[in-house]
Amino acid sequence: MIPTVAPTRADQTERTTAAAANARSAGKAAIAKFSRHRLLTSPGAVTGIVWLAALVIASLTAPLWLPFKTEDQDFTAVLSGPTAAHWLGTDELGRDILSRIFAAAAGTLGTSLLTVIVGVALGTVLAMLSAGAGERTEGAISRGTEIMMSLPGTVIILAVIGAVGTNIPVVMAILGILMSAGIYRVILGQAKSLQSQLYVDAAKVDGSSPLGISVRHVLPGLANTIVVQAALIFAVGMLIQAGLAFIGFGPPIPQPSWGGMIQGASQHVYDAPWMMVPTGAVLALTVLSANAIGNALGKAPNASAPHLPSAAARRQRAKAVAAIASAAPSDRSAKAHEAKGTLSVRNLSVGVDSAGPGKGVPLVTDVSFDVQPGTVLGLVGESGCGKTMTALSLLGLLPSGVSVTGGQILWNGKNLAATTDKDMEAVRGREIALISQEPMRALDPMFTVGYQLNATLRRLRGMGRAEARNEARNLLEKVGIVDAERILKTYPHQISGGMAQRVAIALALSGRPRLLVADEPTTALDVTVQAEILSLLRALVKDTGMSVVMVTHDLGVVADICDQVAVMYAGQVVENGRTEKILDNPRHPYTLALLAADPHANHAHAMPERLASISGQVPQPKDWPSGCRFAARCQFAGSACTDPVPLLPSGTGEGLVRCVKADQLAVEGMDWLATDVPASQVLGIAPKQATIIGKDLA
Ligand SMILES: Nc1ncnc2c1ncn2[C@@H]1O[C@H](COP(=O)(O)OP(=O)(O)OP(=O)(O)O)[C@@H](O)[C@H]1O
Repeated sequence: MIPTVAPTRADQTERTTAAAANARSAGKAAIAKFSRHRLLTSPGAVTGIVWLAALVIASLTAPLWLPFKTEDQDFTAVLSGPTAAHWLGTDELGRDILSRIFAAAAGTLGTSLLTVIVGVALGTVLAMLSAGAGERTEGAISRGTEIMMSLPGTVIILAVIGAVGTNIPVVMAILGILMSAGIYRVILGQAKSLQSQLYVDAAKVDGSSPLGISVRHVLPGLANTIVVQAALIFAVGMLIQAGLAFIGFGPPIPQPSWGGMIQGASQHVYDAPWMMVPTGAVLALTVLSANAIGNALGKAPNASAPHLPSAAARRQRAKAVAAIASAAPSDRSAKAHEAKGTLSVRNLSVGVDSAGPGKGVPLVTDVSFDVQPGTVLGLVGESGCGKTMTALSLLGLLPSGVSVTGGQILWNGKNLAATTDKDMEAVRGREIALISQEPMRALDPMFTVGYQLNATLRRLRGMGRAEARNEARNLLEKVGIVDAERILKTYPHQISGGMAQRVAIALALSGRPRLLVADEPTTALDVTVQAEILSLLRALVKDTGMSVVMVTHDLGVVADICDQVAVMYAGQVVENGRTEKILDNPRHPYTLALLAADPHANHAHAMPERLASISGQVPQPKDWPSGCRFAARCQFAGSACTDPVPLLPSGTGEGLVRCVKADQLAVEGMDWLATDVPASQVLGIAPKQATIIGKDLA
């Protein structure tokens, strides 16, 4: 039995103090996070919030501060403009317009909110029911909402008014019910697309109930849409309410309403035109405020289009580009790389812009490599080593909030790292193209393959319709599609993954690029299709003379297709050189370990009895040590590895290696151990123990 020890008073005090400190720091973090919320960073939304809040407060406290009651009449100042006594003038009965506007505000806003609550709640619940239930329930609900949408809303509202009188809350609630049909359709579309996400399938496999899935996985994804719909309905509700009051179906007289006041003003448009201004302006400002808030809330950065940078990100990138351009060395090194189709990356660094360009966490540091025309360079390493960031920086497509913080990307002598977004548009597609891991993402599900190819060819090569159609067919044939004519007419979802990757390659070739950046183009494909795509890329390089930067974590792919390889670890190149040299004679322990862990990488060597593993994982950028970044996982690390390590000649051709022990390891001919469990256990003769270890590793 484990003995229990009663906590002492000192322990308890310490824990209470720690808990209070945690709560304080969590509170501060929450306040800091909220202050960065898009609602508070959009000037329009902030103005809208201030206006609505002021209106509500002023309206609710109106009896305390307004100089006149709503029904007070001043016959000495009928239809007057602004005066010291009546700041916004008076109406035809000498009633103070300012007092009436504020007295009517709370009612107008409150009943519009009622429309929002009823409409959005009903629309959302119906949409969630439809999305989660079977086809029959969805069919029944959808038919019901279609009927609602086909009914003449105005007539129904007038009929309701005929039945219950001008009871504005009831009328606005009915309006909410009528509007819920439209909201249902918008939300259902999005809910169904969320239902088809992989994480929803995973939740189903985990045994979550349909209700649990809807609430936990689907509803949060709908938040943006719901908020935008709510703001829209709020604004529409206010306008409809004003419209009803305008035609005489507002709150009973003498209760003021904005619509009623506008109607009164419309009768004096010639003799007292000012009368229309205050109420009209307040109504317009309130509607605009609701829309501005909805806009800001709905504009979740990266939510709908993570690849499109926000305005702030664009400004940030422009600043980073300017900084890089001013820090770039003279054009002399650029001139040396002017040959057509030559890429030369020099000391490239990429980082997060959290504290301004160049001041955030670095993600890639000091990366250099060259790619000659007609050759393939492999960027290889585990997940999180910075391969994708390096590759995307070549196209100026780094995600929002990440930018190049130093170094040069020399393409035909031009430094792309210091090029504006606008200039990059002329390079992307035409000179450098991209194919990605998921071909389906490159293809728009809404359009046929033919349409997408034609549109790209017309845009990039300025072709006419007929010429583009012919070229699209040629391109598909070039990437090995035999029935090109049929594929041109199909939609992306009608073709297989391998076929989609061929189409994506054809799209990438549309602009006749000289460099293709291929970000793990075969990872999502099965092995036979992988081989086909690799041999297609090889053939394209040979036929067209274009070069390829191939991002991969698979040394087998490197062995198959790459002329040069740059092994990346924790944001750095740790070894580079000619592929066969590196595969036959790796100098960095990380390369050694990757090779020992990959049975297909080196065809020359016999399949080992057991595969190696690399203990631990790639450190997060914020945890990179100042010395060798691989030291913590390295079987050969020693005290010399705590100092920063430069890239040094590896002694194999023109290769470079970032390891202080590279020469010693080469001389001693050391191998990466097959496992990180002590060698005595791995090689242990005792059959029982060996079986257990074998099982564990499996
Ligand atoms: N948008 C981002 N903002 C901040 N950090 C990021 C962003 N995207 C990636 N990172 C970080 O940058 C580092 C490098 O990521 P990168 O995607 O380049 O790695 P990778 O080697 O290509 O991995 P994978 O093979 O999984 O794509 C990782 O630590 C990752 O967490």
